[in-house]
Amino acid sequence: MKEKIAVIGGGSWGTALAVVLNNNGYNVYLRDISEKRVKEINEEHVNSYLSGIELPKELIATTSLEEAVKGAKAVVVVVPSHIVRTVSKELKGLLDKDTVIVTASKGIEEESHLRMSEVIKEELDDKFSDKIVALSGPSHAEEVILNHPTTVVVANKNKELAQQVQNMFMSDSFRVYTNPDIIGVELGGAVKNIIAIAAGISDGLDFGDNALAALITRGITEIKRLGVAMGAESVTFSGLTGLGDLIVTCASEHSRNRRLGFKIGSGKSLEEALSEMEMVAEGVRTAKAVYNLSHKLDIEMPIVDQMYKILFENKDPKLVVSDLMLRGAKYEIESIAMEKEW
Ligand SMILES: NC(=O)c1ccc[n+]([C@@H]2O[C@H](COP(=O)([O-])OP(=O)(O)OC[C@H]3O[C@@H](n4cnc5c(N)ncnc54)[C@H](O)[C@@H]3O)[C@@H](O)[C@H]2O)c1
Ligand SMILES: O=P(O)(O)OC[C@H](O)CO
Repeated sequence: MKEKIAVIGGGSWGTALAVVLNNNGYNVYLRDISEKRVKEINEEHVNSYLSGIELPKELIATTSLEEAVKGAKAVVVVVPSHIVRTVSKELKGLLDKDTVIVTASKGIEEESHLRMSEVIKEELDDKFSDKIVALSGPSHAEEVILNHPTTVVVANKNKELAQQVQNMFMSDSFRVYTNPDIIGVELGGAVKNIIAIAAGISDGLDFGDNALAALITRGITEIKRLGVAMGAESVTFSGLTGLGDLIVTCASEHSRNRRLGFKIGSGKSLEEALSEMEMVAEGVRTAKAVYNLSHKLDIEMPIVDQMYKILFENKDPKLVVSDLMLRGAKYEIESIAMEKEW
């Protein structure tokens, strides 16, 4: 008999992950709060967020959380990050004691500044504390659903647990690595969304490729600085969930965060840009969380600072450029200068 897995959140990413799991031989239940989405998946076998691509007929969508998770060997949480706490509260008491929880949402909670695995851990019973695995990496749903080659990472300090989740998702088009550094994996996937909005703004202003490369390389420097201060391994940010995810989100036509930035760079206000977005652009809320967190920890994040000002203080994106370019002169890589007493 097929083992059951529940995916919570039937948006573009939840649906793509559900299809990966279905193709790997699991009995997949996809829970979404939207009756319209559940109906189109069950009756038309499509998700309108994914350009009408045909979904496997075996995929079962439901609005009932209880029906989705009952008896499931694993529960994959893929709702927008600001909804993860609500879903986790609802999951409490519904899970079998051996259930593994996978978080595939990318964000930092606005008020608490917690990562998604920490939010889930706070809400579930203690017996699940060590059973939460993060899945992240450069992976647009629009390409995963077409079986285009994709690589991701699953992270938990328990190697066997990470490998269990690796085996669950691994396929010939979806390659899964493991990493014990869950802090780095989650932070890389969340903070890159802010830089992707900046990349979209830059493209909206028609600044070209030099500016994009600058945002990617200086962006990863900022992400790493914050990550290391929060206990992550520096080298994780050179991997799939750091540089890899930053590149894809800053450059891809599929990126929701880049798309939102492009609208703002083309002269729209945040409200106008958001009203034109169907799917979630996580970088907006994450910008607020990371701006406050970096100031609390005294971590220098100039791109994040300027993004906060554009998004929440109505600063003109054109004025941001000179403020970034004319900051005090710096070393490129401070650790080299220090090491060489330069
Ligand atoms: N889209 C991608 O390619 C992609 C890739 C990797 C990671 N992610 C991350 O995955 C998360 C989800 O993104 P998405 O693009 O799928 O979002 P989306 O906007 O496409 O869909 C979100 C879905 O969540 C549903 N939802 C809302 N509240 C719910 C609840 N309480 N229970 C169940 N479902 C609920 C909505 O009805 C909607 O269908 C985000 O954190 C995003 O950063 C997305
Ligand atoms: O489309 P975005 O900008 O939400 O990014 C989606 C994924 O995080 C890409 O890996």
